[in-house]
Amino acid sequence: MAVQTLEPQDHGRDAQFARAMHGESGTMRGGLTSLFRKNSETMKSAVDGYFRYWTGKSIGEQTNEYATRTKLYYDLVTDFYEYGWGQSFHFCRSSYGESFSEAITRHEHYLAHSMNLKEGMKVLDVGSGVGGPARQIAKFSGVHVTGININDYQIRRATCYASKSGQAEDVRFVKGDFMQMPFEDKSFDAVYSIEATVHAPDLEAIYREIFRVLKPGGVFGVYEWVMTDNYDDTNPSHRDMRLGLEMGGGIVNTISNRRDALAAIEAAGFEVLHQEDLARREDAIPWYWPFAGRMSYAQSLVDCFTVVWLSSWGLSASHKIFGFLESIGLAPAGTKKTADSLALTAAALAATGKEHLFSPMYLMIGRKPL
Ligand SMILES: CC(C)=CCC[C@@H](C)[C@H]1CC[C@H]2C3=C(CC[C@]12C)[C@@]1(C)CC[C@H](O)C[C@@H]1CC3
Repeated sequence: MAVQTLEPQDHGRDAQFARAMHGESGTMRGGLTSLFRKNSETMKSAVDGYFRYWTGKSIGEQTNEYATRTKLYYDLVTDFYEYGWGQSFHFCRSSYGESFSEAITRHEHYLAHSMNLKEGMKVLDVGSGVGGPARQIAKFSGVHVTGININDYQIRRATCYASKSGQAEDVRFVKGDFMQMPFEDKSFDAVYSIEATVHAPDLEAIYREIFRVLKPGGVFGVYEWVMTDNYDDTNPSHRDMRLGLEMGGGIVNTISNRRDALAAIEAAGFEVLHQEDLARREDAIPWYWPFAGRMSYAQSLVDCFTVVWLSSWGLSASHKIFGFLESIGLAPAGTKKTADSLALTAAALAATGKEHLFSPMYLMIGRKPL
């Protein structure tokens, strides 16, 4: 295993930066309402700081500042994610007759079910976003969920949502780098992670850290971002598509292929109970449908808007709209650049999804031996 250098932490500095950039927007309605309340100058420094990583370096050679980069990425995209996607930052399987939010919830329940979570368990959510999955899983399984997150703004939003939904006793959110978690060995009965460990600089190292905090006999469940067996690293167009995912997704390392992800979880010490790429199930509606540009996948008027707005036409219109809002000072500096970067990911998701080169839902369930 390659030895990964851990990034030194400075929580005081992070908190100060978050206060300066986000002000009180962490407790407001999410999405554009919060986006328009940023401090423009600090947001600009976040944009410059984040995008500087993409100049003159190749992916996989720039993993040292993994925590800073992930933090900055989520400082920039969280409001976009909430406005365009909701409070659960992940993909899901979909079926006809099921709304987008039902499908998202089903994906979360499916993980909890596959892990056999039971009432009263102490569960860790690694990379907990604004807490959509944690609140849902705590409710579904009757467990207590601790979320660990590197981004102060997301922690604030997650904590706020939990108290609004009356779940302040059932979920809590802790600031920290998931590569060096502030928990004792063997602290949790179960650990899950939904499309978050792809932000790690080294997959085996994050799985080892999860192994450490899990009790013997405890289960780890993950939806991992992977390149599938169809992906050919020697094919320049495949590589470009993968790079698009990495750049727009704030990913510091190259996205692992499925076999390497499986090898990493095994090397970390887990006994693999189940592994399956859920994107390969014969679903009538593919996981990447919002980006596929096909009206036949839309099931409601809102879905129709989603299809238009996430089409190349819609994304170039939003480029112009955000540019205009930025120029009149309504949107903070860097809004257009962030939206453009997400548009790149949207295109890469559609392309890699259609060609089955990538999956955001490679499910692995591992057990820490007794
Ligand atoms: C980045 C990782 C590891 C996980 C997040 C997965 C998804 C929730 C996001 C990946 C690409 C994102 C985009 C949006 C929402 C969240 C994602 C689907 C937007 C729809 C948000 C609104 C913007 O105008 C367009 C974005 C396209 C990409």
